[in-house]
Amino acid sequence: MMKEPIFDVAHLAHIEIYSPKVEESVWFFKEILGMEESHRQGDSVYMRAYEDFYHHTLIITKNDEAGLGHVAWRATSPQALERRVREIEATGYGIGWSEGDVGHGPAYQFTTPDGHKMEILWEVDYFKPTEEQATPLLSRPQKRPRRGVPVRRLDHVNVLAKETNKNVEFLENALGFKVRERILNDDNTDVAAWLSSNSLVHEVAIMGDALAEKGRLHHICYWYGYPQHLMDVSELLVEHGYKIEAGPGKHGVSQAYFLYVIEPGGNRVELFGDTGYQIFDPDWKTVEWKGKDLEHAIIWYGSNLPQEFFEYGTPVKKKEVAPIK
Ligand SMILES: O=C/C=C/C=C(\O)C(=O)O
Ligand SMILES: [Fe+2]
Repeated sequence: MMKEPIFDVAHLAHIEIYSPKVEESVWFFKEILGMEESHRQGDSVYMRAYEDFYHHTLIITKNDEAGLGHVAWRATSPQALERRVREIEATGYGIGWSEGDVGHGPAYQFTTPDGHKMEILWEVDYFKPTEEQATPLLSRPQKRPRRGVPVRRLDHVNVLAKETNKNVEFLENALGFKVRERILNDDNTDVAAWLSSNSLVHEVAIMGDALAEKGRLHHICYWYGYPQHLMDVSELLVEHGYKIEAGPGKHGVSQAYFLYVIEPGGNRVELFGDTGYQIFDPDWKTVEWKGKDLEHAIIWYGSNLPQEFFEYGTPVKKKEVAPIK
């Protein structure tokens, strides 16, 4: 008998990243990626892309090292929120309720088994355009900005984990995420898994941390939907001295047409240059990449990812080099 799918998590609401260079990070997201600044409070700057409907989708908070602040999920209803809180509490990874923050109401905070801080909420504030920002395209929250190559919306978060499977199972059991694609070791443990609770192929990916660290961030991703924009933004990035780590290219896993760049604070940002594929089947069979299929898993076309891609995450940790015997 099929286990009833859980549709209590609607989507990824926002991500907080830590930056030791907040103003340079804000400049990058604002002037190169065309994002808007929604609010400043304490050590944090709140931002959104022009087709993000909520008050913000990105929080950049001052910290002495780069890394993941927290990930916020929006429930599909107040009732769904209550159900998920009960499930999360039962796992022992619950922290408790916060009154919320600017832009959203009460949020239940928890961590993954690896220690990634997360929260789940229902009440959100919607972005309201100024008269100048208002657009006659009624399905769009505001005019497309004239700055840089504007990203359209937040897409996903990719986190590193010391024990991949434990974190994957937590997201499946406590939050109802479904594993859409996974890369497997020969012993069938997860190298990495891509999960979603909606029609996107993934809103969260969990990748094994090559440095065996806990709770690190691999990347955040914003979505363009147009391949050409990866070429356009590459021009800006190179001309302004930013380091493109990899791409443009296409992953086999998730079919993402990708570009990876390191933002000034040190966090990796992925830019998703096409529409990707959608999943509507409530009984989707997880795509499993292993053995000879691995040839196409990471790179469908484009140059290979550098070794750094598999080791660099934030906070930055040095790879333990085995002492020369
Ligand atoms: O092994 C690397 C694959 C990374 C995939 C993504 O970043 C993605 O699917 O968004
Ligand atoms: Fe990604």
